[in-house]
Amino acid sequence: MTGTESNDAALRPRSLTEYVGQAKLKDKLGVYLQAARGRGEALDHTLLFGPPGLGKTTLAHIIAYELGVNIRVTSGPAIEKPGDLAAILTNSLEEGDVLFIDEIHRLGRVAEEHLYPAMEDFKLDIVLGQGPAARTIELPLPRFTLVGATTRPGLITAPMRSRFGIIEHLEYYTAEEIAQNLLRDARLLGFDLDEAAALEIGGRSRGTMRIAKRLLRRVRDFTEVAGEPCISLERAHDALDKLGLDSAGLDDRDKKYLETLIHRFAGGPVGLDTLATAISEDALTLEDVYEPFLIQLGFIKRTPRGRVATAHAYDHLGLPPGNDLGFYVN
Ligand SMILES: Nc1ncnc2c1ncn2[C@@H]1O[C@H](COP(=O)(O)OP(=O)(O)OP(=O)(O)O)[C@@H](O)[C@H]1O
Ligand SMILES: [Mg+2]
Repeated sequence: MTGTESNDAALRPRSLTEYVGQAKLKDKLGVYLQAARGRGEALDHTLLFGPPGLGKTTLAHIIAYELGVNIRVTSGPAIEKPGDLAAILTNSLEEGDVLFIDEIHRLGRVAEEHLYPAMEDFKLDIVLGQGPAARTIELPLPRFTLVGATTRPGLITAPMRSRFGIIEHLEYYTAEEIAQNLLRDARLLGFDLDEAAALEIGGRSRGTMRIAKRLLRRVRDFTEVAGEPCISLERAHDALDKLGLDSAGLDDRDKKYLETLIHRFAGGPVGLDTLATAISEDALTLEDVYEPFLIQLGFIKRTPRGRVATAHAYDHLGLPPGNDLGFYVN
């Protein structure tokens, strides 16, 4: 384990109270957890979705911690065959435990179908032998809680989705929420972080905890190398500029996205694939990583005819409003 990883593990919130932000989600989840504990039952299967780095994995661990049960961690791509699923479900999973399946949208089709009765009736159908002699035996399972996480809720099949009793969406964090968490990290790691500096980093982190934590580490590097005892607003400013992040937290790749959309395609509408090719990225990355935040900022819109840049985007880039620039329009 590297230093960064061990630091990260130490900083990861363990309980719901330590988990910053996501107020609505926390309120509801707090009730469901309390009710499940009160009844001495497993929590209903829970699906968490939202962009990368917002805290889905962290929340899955918190759920297990709050329930006082063990968590088994696996991921969609790791479960290809029904046998993989059987191995996980029948080994070491105890009554009430949490089974966390990350990237659950990447579960193999056959494995997924075997998961249905496991989720619903807590049993697993296992086929023994082959051909006409094959027979199915039913294996009872402990009542467990499946927690699934995905960045791509649209790829979860309807039958899968319908088997989750709790479906929750994680939101981007405000600069204040991020700052609160960064100040806590700084306190735990024993270095000085100015409140204004924490807010500055929070405002440029795309609303994403993981990015904020990474930026804090970089800003800390700049501060220490400059021989300063405290991370000041000025130093944070300076370091973030050096990292190529603008006032809204857009990095070079976001800016390339917007500039291509505006200059090359006259602000759209343009199809996702065309845009992806123009900026040499794959369409999935655009859709999952870049666009949610640009949409959140109100810089782009997804329309049936394609992506469109909004007046806010022109404004942010210091361009006159409108769709009529068309520098490179063919
Ligand atoms: N609400 C929160 N409060 C405090 N720390 C958080 C919160 N959410 C996330 N973090 C921290 O941010 C980092 C990223 O969180 P996590 O790995 O849970 O994100 P994720 O949603 O699972 O991302 P991915 O989709 O990439 O798997 C972790 O270091 C985690 O401890
Ligand atoms: Mg995760």
